[in-house]
Amino acid sequence: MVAHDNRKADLIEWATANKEHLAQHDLIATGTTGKLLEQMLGVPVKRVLSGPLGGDQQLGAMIATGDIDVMIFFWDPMEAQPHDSDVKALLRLGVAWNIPMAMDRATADFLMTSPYMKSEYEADVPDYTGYLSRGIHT
Ligand SMILES: O=C(CO)COP(=O)(O)O
Repeated sequence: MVAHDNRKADLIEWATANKEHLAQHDLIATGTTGKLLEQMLGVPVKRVLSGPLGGDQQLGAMIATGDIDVMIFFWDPMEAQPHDSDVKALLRLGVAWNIPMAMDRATADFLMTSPYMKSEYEADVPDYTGYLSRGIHT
């Protein structure tokens, strides 16, 4: 879970409304977002570095190694970030590795009500690694 500063309030509000469901998952977040989520939800959140300090890159690496299944990333559509290149890289890896990503509340609500979010669903998911597996990159 990640949110830029202008969208942290939105993410916290959404996460609070979905607290019980979220608590069933292992949560991981960039530094500041994770600290806020932990305080507001009272559930453990594993934290990587703050986004501008490398946190987005850490999450991207975890997507590539299969350690993140779903991403909720409320990024700011109104303000450029000093680490825009990291943001883009993170979103790119999410698509490359075919993980569901919600970037607004409407999509986050869709995701939370999807069978994809149920633990038993995983057994039926084919080993899909996106177009990476069909190209020359191994
Ligand atoms: O900048 C971020 C994502 O690009 C988020 O970082 P913080 O959660 O530390 O604010």
